[in-house]
Amino acid sequence: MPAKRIPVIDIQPLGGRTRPHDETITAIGAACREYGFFHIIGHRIPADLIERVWRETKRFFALPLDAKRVVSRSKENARGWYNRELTKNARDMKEVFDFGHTPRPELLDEDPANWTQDGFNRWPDARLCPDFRPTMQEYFRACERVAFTLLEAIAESLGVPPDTLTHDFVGRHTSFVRLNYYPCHDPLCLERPASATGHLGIHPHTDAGALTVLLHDDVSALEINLDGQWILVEPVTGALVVNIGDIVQVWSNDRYPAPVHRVRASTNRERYSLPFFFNPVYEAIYAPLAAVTNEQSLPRYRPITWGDFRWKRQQGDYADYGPENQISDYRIPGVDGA
Ligand SMILES: O=C(O)CCC(=O)C(=O)O
Ligand SMILES: [Fe+2]
Repeated sequence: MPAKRIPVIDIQPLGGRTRPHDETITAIGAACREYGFFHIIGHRIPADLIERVWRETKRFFALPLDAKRVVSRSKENARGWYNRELTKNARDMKEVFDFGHTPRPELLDEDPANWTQDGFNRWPDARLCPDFRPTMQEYFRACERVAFTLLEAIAESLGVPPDTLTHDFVGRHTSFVRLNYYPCHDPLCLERPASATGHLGIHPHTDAGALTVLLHDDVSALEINLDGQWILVEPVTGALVVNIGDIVQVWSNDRYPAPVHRVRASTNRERYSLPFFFNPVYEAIYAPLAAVTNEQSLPRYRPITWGDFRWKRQQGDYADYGPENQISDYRIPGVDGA
């Protein structure tokens, strides 16, 4: 049997109101139901911007350790550089750098108006990498545009008006971009014993937010779990990878399950990837949409406040404080799927 491949969807027709638009929505709905993952082409992010993003990403991780350490993430500030990330309490073999939405870009990053529950952005010394910050901010805005378009399409595929879901993202959304660097030789790997699954770039997980727009290089390492089998996501030139997260699973009342995925550790080539996590405002409360529930399909989740969920998850990613909180903790007992 040939290996399953996730679909490639051209999203260029989105935004128009013609038939190809409807076909694109149908294709996105089917991909969310069957895989939770799809490649997108026609995303309109210029190839030149993507090239600059790669250049700056590699330049950043190649900086001396001390230059990265000054922008280290802390318990209070989740933004910045980190090399001890935990997924399900197991240390992932990678380095990361996170930066997020800035509510007031005209003010300083550390201005109280830009201080969020996750912290505030911190950037490496501009003398060492002058183009890093402007390039990353430009890329953030490009991903934001794609993510809004996709979420509108997902809403339509669920039979609700396009702005039903994006409503909680306008203004102070809490999305962030993560730069992932998976080295081949991890100097810390002897510090902690391998978990039961062995060393991995990222341990199996679902993404907590609404959806993720992922730029990855040509090293195949991302795997998704489909019906108990790990399927490798083969990179498609010029495409971005999209996956839905826990919030879409809840809105859709399990019609679109958030896919479990993991990243294999790099063995002979280092790997880089940049997920953009599209997350709502902290105050957003999400629950199964009325349009997808009825007497035969009762809501399977109680309402969840994004800020609470994110806070608990972020603490668990930073250090091992016991079992990580999961979307399944919010299932209503006794309703199908619980
Ligand atoms: O590196 C990748 O391909 C995926 C990264 C990922 O799943 C994550 O950061 O949540
Ligand atoms: Fe992920």
